[in-house]
Amino acid sequence: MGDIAENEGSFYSNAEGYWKEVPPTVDGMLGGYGSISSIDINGSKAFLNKFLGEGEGKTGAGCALDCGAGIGRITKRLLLPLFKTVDLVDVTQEFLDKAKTYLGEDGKRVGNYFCCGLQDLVPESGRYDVIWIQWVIGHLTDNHLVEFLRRCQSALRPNGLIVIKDNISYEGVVPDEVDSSVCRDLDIVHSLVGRAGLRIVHEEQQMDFPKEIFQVHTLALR
Ligand SMILES: C[S@@+](CC[C@H](N)C(=O)[O-])C[C@H]1O[C@@H](n2cnc3c(N)ncnc32)[C@H](O)[C@@H]1O
Repeated sequence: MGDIAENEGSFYSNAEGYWKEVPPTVDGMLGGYGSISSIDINGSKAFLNKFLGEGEGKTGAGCALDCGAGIGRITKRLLLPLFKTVDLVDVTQEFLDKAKTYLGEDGKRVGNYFCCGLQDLVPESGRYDVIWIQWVIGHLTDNHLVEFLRRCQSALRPNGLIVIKDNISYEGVVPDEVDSSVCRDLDIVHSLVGRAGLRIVHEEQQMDFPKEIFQVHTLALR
């Protein structure tokens, strides 16, 4: 990420410019792969359900934060059905505006819509049972990702969980000049998570995605 660190300003402003032009639809959120949304959500549900429930050490169902939420695709089908309250954060105001209608009646249980880059977000201390970060870490520089994850840890309730679900490259850092992001390999992601002082409590690869896209891994951290 050496080059990007030197051009950090344009790395972020180019991404903002890219997302402003994307239609506020499920297809827009998934770069044309709207058809995989159900497989994605079902995989996430099975993953998260390993941690939720009653009893010692279980993660609570009070409040979740959807990071890089877009129009709220994940909030609508994964988080609002499982948590009492959900907060959304995204850098694109148009997506959050769309979320207000897209989420429908259950959208009344959204606590906050934060229009903010994750690199600038300071989530409220001790507020969240789950912080869900999907398909957005590639928009943060290494240092910003590490610092953001540290702030997320402070924002967890007891037995809370941070989940990263994202594209993973086979080797090294693969830049995407179109949306101004990077895709990192698993070793790099592991090392950034470690730098943030977080422990990986569970990890899975999402199955049944199209062969031509990056592999997607889900990591539970605390
Ligand atoms: C690929 S979409 C994924 C949306 C959502 N997570 C999903 O899976 O449906 C990436 C989202 O990240 C947002 N985004 C890009 N850079 C960001 C940043 N630095 N901070 C917060 N959100 C960002 C975009 O506006 C867009 O909504």
